[in-house]
Amino acid sequence: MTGVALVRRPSPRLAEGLVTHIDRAPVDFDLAVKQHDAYRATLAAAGWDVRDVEAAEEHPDSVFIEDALIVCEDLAILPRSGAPERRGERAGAERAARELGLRIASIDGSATLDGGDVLQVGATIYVGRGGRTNADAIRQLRALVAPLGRTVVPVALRGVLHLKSAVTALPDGTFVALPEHLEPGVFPSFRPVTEEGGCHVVVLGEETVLISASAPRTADHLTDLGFDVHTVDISEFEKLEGCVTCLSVLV
Ligand SMILES: NC(=O)NCCC[C@H](N)C(=O)O
Repeated sequence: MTGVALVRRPSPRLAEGLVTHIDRAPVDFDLAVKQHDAYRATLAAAGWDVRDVEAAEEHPDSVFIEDALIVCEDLAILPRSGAPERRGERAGAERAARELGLRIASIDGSATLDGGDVLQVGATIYVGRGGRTNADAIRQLRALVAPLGRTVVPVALRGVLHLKSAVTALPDGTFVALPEHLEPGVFPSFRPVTEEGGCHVVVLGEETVLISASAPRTADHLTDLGFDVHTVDISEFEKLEGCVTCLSVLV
């Protein structure tokens, strides 16, 4: 199930990245670069063809490439970020999508959407309705993916940046979540986790996941359930409300 993994090098202005729900903490840029290298290496070791989206040095949050590009089959959807400071990240993401030969669509007008609010599981696309994503964008997304046979399921969020800050799916299609941030009753069922970093997994293969080193109990639990679990330390990105999912787009 491997393919291309798009990543984007951290901007030297990384420490100026946005923080919304947590207090600002100093970011060690050199450590962030090393952590990003280790993250890339983990994707490559799992068989992914890691490719760089052109860097956007003037955009502190550009390393969080997931927010600037959504890929559904052969369709690339370019979101219009809910953070005006991040809208300039889209141009480079569009060029990367074109280089991959993807069809291009975009979220436009007054609609706002961050890729971190989009969780694709089989034929369902869950979309977080929170601070970054509005109803207009959910309508536009629904129209764009309907021809691909996808159903959009909106989820109201509470007290969290993005949908994928609170829930992601394991390779078996079950969910790991911090339920207190999610509208109740939307997900068919989920495995509640106690560590914040435990609800963010990147699915690297049919039984392989990548998870933050900040969630050791969840990593042990998933290993005990028979998953092949890789951990990476992304502490410098977590200080900016980033998580393992937002550092790549798996195509
Ligand atoms: N998908 C994600 O979880 N993205 C994290 C974005 C963090 C960035 N500091 C932001 O506030 O936009």
